[in-house]
Amino acid sequence: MRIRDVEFAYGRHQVLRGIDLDVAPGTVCALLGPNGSGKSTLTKILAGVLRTRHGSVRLGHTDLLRMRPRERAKVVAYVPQSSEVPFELTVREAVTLGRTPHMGMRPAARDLAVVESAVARLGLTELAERRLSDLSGGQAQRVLIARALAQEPRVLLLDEPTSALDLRYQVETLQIVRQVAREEGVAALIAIHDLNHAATFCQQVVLLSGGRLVADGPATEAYDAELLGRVYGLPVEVLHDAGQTQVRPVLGPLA
Ligand SMILES: Nc1ncnc2c1ncn2[C@@H]1O[C@H](COP(=O)(O)OP(=O)(O)OP(=O)(O)O)[C@@H](O)[C@H]1O
Repeated sequence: MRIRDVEFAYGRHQVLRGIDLDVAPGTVCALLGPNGSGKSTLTKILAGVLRTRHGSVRLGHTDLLRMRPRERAKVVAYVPQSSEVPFELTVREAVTLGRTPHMGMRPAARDLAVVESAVARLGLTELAERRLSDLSGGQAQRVLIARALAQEPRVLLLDEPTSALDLRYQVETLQIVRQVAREEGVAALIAIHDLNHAATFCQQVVLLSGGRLVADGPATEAYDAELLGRVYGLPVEVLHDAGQTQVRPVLGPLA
């Protein structure tokens, strides 16, 4: 996915300026930045939820920004920060909705197999007949991710996919995204707040600040204590240990 010179404003409030970003197939890219820095806005533009006339987003020869919604849905899956799914659906039915862009009137055998595989991958087999209204917030979040995988996209956009998940499922979900990206050649972009999870699970990290991309690369290179401190307004140190990069706030004595 090749993003060039994307700009966006809500009315007169300019939120994104001159965004250039490449995410290669097989790569998981973390989209980082403080609250209000434009992460959700960028993912919504890529998902076709928001429209901009400024810039291009190419996938091979096609411009995602100018694709028809049904065609885009065959190649781009998007899990928003919060989503309204019909609550009377069961887990399996909700995941099956992800197949809609590929399906005829009824699911074919392959559609059913893809759905079962996505349900199993997200650890939802036992819950498959439960109604969404009966799930916890984290279980519902996993259903939305399973629905996105059932779409078999080439681009996977996840807006804070781990925010409602406990530690085990945070780790498992990010591992699944890595595996899907690698095995199926998907370009994945994840808006995420946890800098350490991003460093651990994402081969590429990009940092938004004031509507611009101010860092882009592997965390080992892109994490700079001075830059992160300035962007987040908090002194941090960046630690490199046994191939792992971690960020820690520098705190004075606690009250
Ligand atoms: N529908 C809207 N109308 C007007 N302004 C908006 C709208 N949605 C977002 N904004 C503004 O655009 C800016 C970027 O918001 P966005 O939600 O993209 O940030 P974010 O980086 O995803 O934030 P967070 O980490 O809090 O989710 C913020 O200043 C926000 O107030």
